[in-house]
Amino acid sequence: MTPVIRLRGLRNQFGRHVVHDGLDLDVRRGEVLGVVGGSGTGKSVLLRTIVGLQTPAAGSIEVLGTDITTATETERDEIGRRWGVMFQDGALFSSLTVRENVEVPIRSAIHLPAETRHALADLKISLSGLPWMAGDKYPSELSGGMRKRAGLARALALDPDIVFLDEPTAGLDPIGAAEFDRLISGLSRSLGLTVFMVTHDLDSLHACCDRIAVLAEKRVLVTGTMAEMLEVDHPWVHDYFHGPRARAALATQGAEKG
Ligand SMILES: Nc1ncnc2c1ncn2[C@@H]1O[C@H](COP(=O)(O)OP(=O)(O)OP(=O)(O)O)[C@@H](O)[C@H]1O
Repeated sequence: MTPVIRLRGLRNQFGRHVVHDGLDLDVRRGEVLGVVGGSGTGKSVLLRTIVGLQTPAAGSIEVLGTDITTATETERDEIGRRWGVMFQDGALFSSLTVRENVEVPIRSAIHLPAETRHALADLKISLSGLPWMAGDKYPSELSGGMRKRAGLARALALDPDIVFLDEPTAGLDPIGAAEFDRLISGLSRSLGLTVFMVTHDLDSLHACCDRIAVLAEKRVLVTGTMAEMLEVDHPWVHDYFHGPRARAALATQGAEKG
C-alpha cells in the first residue's frame, strides 16, 4: 500500500546546524505513528516541514501522493485541507470562542450558511470530548486539557485524512493524558485517521501508537512496534525503552489490560 506520507532524503538545517540529513520515513494509512527522540533531534522541525511551515534544504515530501516540495500553491492548499495540525498549547486564537476557532478552517475552505457552520463546529467540539457549552467559551476560560481538545476539534474541522499532533499530552495530569490517548485511539479507529504524533510520553506510545519512529543521528534511526523497539540495540533507544519510566509505563499498561 502506498504510504500516506513518504519522506526521502530529507535535509533540514539552520545556518550550519544540520538537524536532519538523509531522513527517510513512511507513514501508513490509518496508523497512529509516535515520533520520539532526544531533545533537539528535530521532532517538531520534522512535523513543521511535512505541513509546509518549514522548507527543507533537500529531499522529497510526498503527502497523499503529492510531492509538496514541488507542488503548485493551489495543489499545496488542496492537500493542506486534507490534514489538521494540533500544536502543543492548542495554538487557539485568544480573541475567538472555541466554536469560532473551529470555524476558522471551515470558513477558509467552504462557504456555508452560518447555522450549518456552527453545527459543523459543534460536532467537532463534541467529537473531541468537550462539553457542548465549551463552544461559547474563550480559550482563557478553559483548562489546559480542554484547550488541547479544542485544538484537536479545530484540527478535525475539515474531516482530515491525517492529523499531526505535537506533544498532545504534555502538561496534562496522568488521568487527563490517558483520556487523551483513548480519544486519539478511538478517533483513529472510528474515522480511519492517520495520526502523526510527536511525543515524549511513554504511556501514550503504549496506549495508542501502532508504530514508533525514533529520531537520532539526524535521521529516522528505526521504526517499528513497541515490541520491536524493545529489541533495538542502540544506546539511546535501549535507555529510552528500558529505563525506569518505560518500566513504569509498561506496568501501567499491563495493569490496565489485566
Ligand atoms: N527556527 C529555527 N531557527 C534555528 N534553529 C531552529 C529553529 N527551529 C528549530 N531549531 C533547532 O533545530 C533543532 C531541533 O528542534 P526541534 O524543536 O525540532 O527539536 P525537538 O526534537 O522537537 O526537541 P524537544 O523534544 O526538546 O521539543 C534544535 O537544535 C533547535 O534549536
